[in-house]
Amino acid sequence: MRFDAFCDALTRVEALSADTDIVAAVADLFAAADADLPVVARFVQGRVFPAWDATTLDVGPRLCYAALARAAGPNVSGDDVERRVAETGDVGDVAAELDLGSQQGLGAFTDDAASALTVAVVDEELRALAGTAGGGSESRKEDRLFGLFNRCTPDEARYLARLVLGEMRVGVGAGSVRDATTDAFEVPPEAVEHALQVSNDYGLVARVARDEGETGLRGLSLEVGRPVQAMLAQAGTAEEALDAWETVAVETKFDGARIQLHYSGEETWVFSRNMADVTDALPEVGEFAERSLAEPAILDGEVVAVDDDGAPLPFQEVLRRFRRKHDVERAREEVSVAVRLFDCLHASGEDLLDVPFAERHARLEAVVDDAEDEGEGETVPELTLASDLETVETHEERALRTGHEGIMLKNPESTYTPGRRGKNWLKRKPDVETLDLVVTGAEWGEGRRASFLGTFEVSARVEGENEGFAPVGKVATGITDETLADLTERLEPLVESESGKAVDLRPDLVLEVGYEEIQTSQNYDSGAALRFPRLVAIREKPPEEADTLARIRELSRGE
Ligand SMILES: Nc1ncnc2c1ncn2[C@@H]1O[C@H](COP(=O)(O)OP(=O)(O)OP(=O)(O)O)[C@@H](O)[C@H]1O
Repeated sequence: MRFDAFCDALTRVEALSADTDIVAAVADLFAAADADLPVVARFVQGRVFPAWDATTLDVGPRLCYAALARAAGPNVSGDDVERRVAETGDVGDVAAELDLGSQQGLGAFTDDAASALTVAVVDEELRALAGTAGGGSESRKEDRLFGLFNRCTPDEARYLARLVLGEMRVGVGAGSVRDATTDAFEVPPEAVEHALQVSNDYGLVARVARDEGETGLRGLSLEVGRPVQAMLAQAGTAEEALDAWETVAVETKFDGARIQLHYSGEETWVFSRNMADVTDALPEVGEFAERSLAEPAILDGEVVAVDDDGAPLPFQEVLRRFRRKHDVERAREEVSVAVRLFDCLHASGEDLLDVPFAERHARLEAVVDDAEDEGEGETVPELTLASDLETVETHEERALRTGHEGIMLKNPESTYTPGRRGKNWLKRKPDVETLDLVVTGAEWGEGRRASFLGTFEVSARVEGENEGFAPVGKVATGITDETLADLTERLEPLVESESGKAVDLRPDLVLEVGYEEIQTSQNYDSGAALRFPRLVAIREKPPEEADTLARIRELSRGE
């Protein structure tokens, strides 16, 4: 498919507002996509890689602006582009206004420079760009991007710029792609849903729906080595759980970081909650798998930091291990981690997502032989089946006394629903509620802290018509230099524009924020402000899972 035809379709979709019209337009696009269907199904959502693949392009706004400026000629600089984006708020509009394409030099000439771009070529180039690593990779990335922009029509530049910066925002979410797949290829929605849950790949599912129909979709299964979205929990109480299910499975809630452990019998992979491959950062988990797993499996769990007696240490300690790329052995000496497993999604070739939780737990116990790991505490936590409040409370007291965060209450009959924050898993923590908010701005520090970003503007997610992020407070105090350095490293690539000391940031990093109370505020458009917001932790979750403004309003009303 030609890239300009794809961009024309995006322009049409962008002009629509009713969900049904959007789905119909995306279905038409899918029907016309031919061999490029998998790529089109991803691009339309602003993705280059399948949802299970945590690879990123790693193109920050500055690099993109510099590439655009080069393609626009000597009279335009990266700073000019940045200024225009700050004025208009949309890199796509700015890219479309520039007079691109007549530039020569490195990257400008390819054999087919004069011919039209295709979706396949854009995909190939972006993948090659993502694979660029090592010394000088920034400038090689810029060259590639310049090469692409230099061949773009204005509309192509608009959508390419948005795609590389993760700001596609044409109104096509995962739900529209799912429905468009169902409609375009006349397959049952349940079959599409199943296929998406096990594969996490909208491109693959669209192609299988078209080429192999319902049978093909039902035939898709989990694959060891390909991560699944984690099932999520809601806050809840023991009373609620007992009312809903009669018998409640109670487990300790561990204060660590979520992992998904894949073991093929020979090889181990460990994925984070965001499906990033963290195998190398956590060698203990691989060693555990080789030592203690009886069969190939996909298991869900948590890594926790433990002291020498196996007692839990605070969550922050795990984070120090989690993202580590270098000096893993040294980090391991400083903080050791232990594995806790609470679910079994797949064992010996059999998918268990549709099997009730109590049975999955029994399978988990059969898969894990943790006799050798006693020193580190129990790997598979004890599951209490409770049908009265007292039994739940006894488990809860014991969990809190032994230094854990709280308890999880699970419906023993429930299936595993990847990516869903359903009512079948409830979490109960005694602490005051914290909020997961997205960092949307910051200020450069002063004096000793001049090289650090600080004073973080944190925003809640806004759903519906005004979709986006609304600031609700500024987190400024009580952050250690080490954390500031970490935050600065993560936030710098997200800088979209600067004015004086203040920077605007692409909404990407999520912080867990504590506060004293929620006030109504004239200062913020959101109408809500957190009193004494403080940083509790950096969260490893995507901004789409941050707390919403609606939730904050509920909390302020005491709900
Ligand atoms: N026994 C357990 N069963 C399920 N999840 C557990 C368990 N122990 C700890 N957890 C952790 O609790 C989380 C469940 O809460 P939720 O789905 O809301 O995720 P979260 O947003 O990361 O929340 P939180 O801040 O409460 O950890 C899981 O993601 C997992 O990391």
